Amino acid sequence: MYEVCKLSDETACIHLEMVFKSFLLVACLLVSATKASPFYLTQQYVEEFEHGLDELKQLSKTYEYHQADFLPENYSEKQTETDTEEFDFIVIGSGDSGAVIASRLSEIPEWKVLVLEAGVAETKFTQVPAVQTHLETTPYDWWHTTVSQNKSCLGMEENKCAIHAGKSLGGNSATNDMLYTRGNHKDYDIWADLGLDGWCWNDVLPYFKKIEDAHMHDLDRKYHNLGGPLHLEHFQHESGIAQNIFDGGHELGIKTVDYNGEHQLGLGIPQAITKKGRRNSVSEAYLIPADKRKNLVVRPLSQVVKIVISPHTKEAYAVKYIHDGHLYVVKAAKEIILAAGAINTPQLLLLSEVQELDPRKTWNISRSPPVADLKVGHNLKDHIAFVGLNFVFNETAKEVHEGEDSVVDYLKNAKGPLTTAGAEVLGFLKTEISKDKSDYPDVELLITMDLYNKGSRRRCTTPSGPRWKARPASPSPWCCCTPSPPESSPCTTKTPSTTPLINPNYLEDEENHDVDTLLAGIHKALKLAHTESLQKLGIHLNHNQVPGCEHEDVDAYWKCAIRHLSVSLRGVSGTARMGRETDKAAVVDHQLRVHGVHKLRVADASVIPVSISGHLTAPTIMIGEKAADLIKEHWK
Ligand SMILES: Cc1cc2nc3c(=O)[nH]c(=O)nc-3n(C[C@H](O)[C@H](O)[C@H](O)COP(=O)(O)OP(=O)(O)OC[C@H]3O[C@@H](n4cnc5c(N)ncnc54)[C@H](O)[C@@H]3O)c2cc1C
Repeated sequence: MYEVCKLSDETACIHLEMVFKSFLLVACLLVSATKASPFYLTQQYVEEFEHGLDELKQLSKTYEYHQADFLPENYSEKQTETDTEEFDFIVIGSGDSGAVIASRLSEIPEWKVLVLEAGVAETKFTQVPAVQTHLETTPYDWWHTTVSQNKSCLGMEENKCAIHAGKSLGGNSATNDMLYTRGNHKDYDIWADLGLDGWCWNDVLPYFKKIEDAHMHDLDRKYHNLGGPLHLEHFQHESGIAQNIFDGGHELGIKTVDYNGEHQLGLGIPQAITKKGRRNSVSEAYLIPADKRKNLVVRPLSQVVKIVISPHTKEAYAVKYIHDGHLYVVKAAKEIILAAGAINTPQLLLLSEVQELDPRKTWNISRSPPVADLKVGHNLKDHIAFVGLNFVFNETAKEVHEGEDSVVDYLKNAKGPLTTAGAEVLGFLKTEISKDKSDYPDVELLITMDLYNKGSRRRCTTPSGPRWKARPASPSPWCCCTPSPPESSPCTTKTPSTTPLINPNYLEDEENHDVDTLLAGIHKALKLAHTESLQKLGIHLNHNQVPGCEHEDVDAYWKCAIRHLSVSLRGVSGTARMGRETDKAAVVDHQLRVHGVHKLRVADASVIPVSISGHLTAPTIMIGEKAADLIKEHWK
């Protein structure tokens, strides 16, 4: 599958799916010669493992999400069990940023650190990279959707797109596609241009390097590092078409690059956040190594419902959370760090509009005046992807692992199709319509083989079926980014047990620049497919048309298809954006402190002020690392 992603404020994303027959065999090869193989894995273990994977896949097909299962409506009536517990720091959320901050702060033995996480721990099955899309319809996801969109998501039920968000120790890093991308140098220089000291490329590069334990050949060590917590490698399985794609790129003058190095523009082999073929979430990389520290307490299945802020001193001093149906209150002596992700963080800020610590009032927020008047939830940015472009190619492509059992290969050799979520090549490209004079991409092309992505395959190859549901039969939202009008807002309802209302207004810019950029990306992908190097594989467009878009004019067809089949690429950011105090849209300052509130920081994808030209895990981990240093510096 190719994915052309719209990047930054004027970019888009496209998926081109490539199906070839040999891949269809793989599913049938899962169990085979374990008896014959001369290694110590017992056949029983292999069978159990395979069974576990099947159960997870089954769960993803049958699971129905009910808010009430997690938060009984009347929990506010329950007695507060404790208000005496106190930590120095309370970190809300254990995702890409929260886990990093908690781990780093707990390096100071005198500081007591508590992490409250609504989700559960990973398992050896969820850590199998190939099950990634299955996780999106299990309890490992928050099951957010947009409200009905006017000009996008038209192929989805009720015109709603799914907005996936991981709910687990490790947050999204426990459920995401494991792609490691930093974005463009210029992205961060734009942040600095907004007056955000300490966030230009030269400031953040050391943090990106600090994160990395990069085990890939030929990397320029000026940009990469060995020995950091996060293990990076290439996916341990590829179909054999990457070289054809690079050769095709060369025919078009597109370079092969390390897109996390000096030059981002070009095509490159995906850098993956995996370790020996297994997902390497921030829980694995940061929390588990810190597990033995007595000063670090991690509480899964603990959903925060409110940050308590004194209306008099404007100081955040406690957190209310639900665990096992009971309401708890815990105090923070030094700071509370909110890292619940770009949807849940603004929701919690809105729910915390602040009153005295009084369990009887809980979250009846409408009674008290807000502690600060901030634009929480505004400025939502996302990456939006077109997923309706797929290619078929013929049997000349390399056969994959015939005669090998994938489970055995995974367990014994850390290789094989289970070690990848499917991405073969990533490209950051500049289309003909870009007005930027620098080497700044406006689309991303993500080329994936749709081995295990059944949902996506269904979506892309049989568009004549019924409308796709945003959930649970979700067309899994791979993809990209679009600017949202400033009014767009993930407004939240006033109880934590109801899902936030998310209105990203995808593809609603007046000049249709987003649609045009996606279209330009489609043309780039089509050109690549027509190169000699790819034609050798017999690649041709799958001509299934999106119903309702049939049109003689080719571009008119694509534009209609874009509005039907563009989905969130899970790149939500900006909902509690960083900015100076004079910046009316800003929620936090350059040190991530909430404007007008003391002892409360936000440190996650919400603070990203201007969209990044890439996926957001690495930038968010960087934010976590930097936040930890800022906090340490403040309290040293
Ligand atoms: C399906 C998917 C695939 C993606 N693929 C990629 C990829 O391949 N590469 C990439 O770079 N980016 C990818 N992204 C984006 C990237 O993972 C996120 O942007 C990034 O993880 C955001 O980090 P965060 O710290 O802001 O939030 P998260 O990592 O989402 O962490 C927030 C945590 O807070 C917890 N939480 C939320 N509310 C509460 C509450 N009230 N109480 C307690 N805990 C709470 C959540 O359960 C979660 O664990 C993907 C995203 C998704 C959803």
